[in-house]
Amino acid sequence: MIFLMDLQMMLLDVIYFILRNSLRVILRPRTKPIDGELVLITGSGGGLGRLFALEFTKHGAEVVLWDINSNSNEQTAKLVHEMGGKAYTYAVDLTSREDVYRNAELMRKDLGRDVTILVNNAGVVAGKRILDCPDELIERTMKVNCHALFWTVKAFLPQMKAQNHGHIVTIASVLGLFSTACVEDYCASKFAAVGFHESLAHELLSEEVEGVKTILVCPYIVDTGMFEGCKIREEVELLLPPLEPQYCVEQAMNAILVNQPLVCIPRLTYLPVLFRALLPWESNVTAYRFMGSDKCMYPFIETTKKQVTNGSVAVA
Ligand SMILES: NC(=O)C1=CN([C@@H]2O[C@H](COP(=O)(O)OP(=O)(O)OC[C@H]3O[C@@H](n4cnc5c(N)ncnc54)[C@H](OP(=O)(O)O)[C@@H]3O)[C@@H](O)[C@H]2O)C=CC1
Ligand SMILES: CC1=C(/C=C/C(C)=C/C=C/C(C)=C/C=O)C(C)(C)CCC1
Repeated sequence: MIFLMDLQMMLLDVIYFILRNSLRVILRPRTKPIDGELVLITGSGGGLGRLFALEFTKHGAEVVLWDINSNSNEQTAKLVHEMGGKAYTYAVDLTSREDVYRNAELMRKDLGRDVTILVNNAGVVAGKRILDCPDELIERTMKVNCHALFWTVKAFLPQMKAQNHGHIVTIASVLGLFSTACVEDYCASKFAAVGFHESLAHELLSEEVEGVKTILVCPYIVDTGMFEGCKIREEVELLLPPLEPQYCVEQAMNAILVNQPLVCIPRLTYLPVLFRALLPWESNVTAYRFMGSDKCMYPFIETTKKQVTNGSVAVA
């Protein structure tokens, strides 16, 4: 009897959430205020990281900027200061667990307060076919895009849980939900990031830590230069052009501020996720060939090859 009542309640809840989420597409829910929050952004010297820093500043938050590239990171901080915001920069190599923990402690000492929003944004890609790719580049991709998520969450989640207040943002990719050729390192790391995020979200929900939110952000190609050259069939590209970085970050910010748990940008990219789950592998392969998405990374790999300087391996 109790089982049947539970089943009935569960089905009603499932229907309620389908209706609520469909309505949310049309009627945007109210955004939460984040003024005074302390937001840590990794990869803050890069294309999306910098724009996230500026958007969070616009909303009145203070930003902690973590990047391996001090020059571009300082440039981000300068832009934040010009807006009248507060930014604190740290040179952090996310491939090193020790560097992550050391800088988390240093930041805590410097600022005397805890991070309340963690944006795991830093990402890299080897940009080489698997048989041409040095092992070190593959390891780097796994360390930055996947392992670093563990270290940053372990560094900042305890305080969020203690306060029952916080938000963990994982910038993954549509290539964490479906894949294509010649980006094995990247897809493996982003599928892992999606798995990490989902398990963490389930853990917080099962422990009823209601105040700590999570969100998975999965963008399609963004014009930041990271995937320079990546191209699908022209006719399909008209429907699905590369995203403007500013548009991508605005969409992600909206989703964060309404506590949405997942956002694929643009919405059209939910379709390949569905097809991958429902259609036979061969049907997907046929559709890939038609859309030119089977070889979309070929020109990107050529572009990366041209970036080899002084005989050393280019780091995309
Ligand atoms: N661009 C795209 O098409 C898409 C990107 N994404 C994801 O969005 C995120 C941001 O990408 P985007 O802004 O385009 O990339 P960028 O390359 O512009 O920025 C990435 C930043 O991370 C820094 N970084 C690299 N390695 C490390 C490290 N070991 N420790 C600390 N920082 C490091 C980079 O420094 P340096 O400049 O020295 O390399 C750079 O400043 C990534 O996670 C990416 O995977 C998702 C979908 C599409
Ligand atoms: C594979 C594939 C497509 C192309 C996807 C591409 C080109 C994705 C590139 C994503 C990047 C660069 C993400 C970075 O994180 C389509 C056309 C949607 C159709 C379905 C299958």
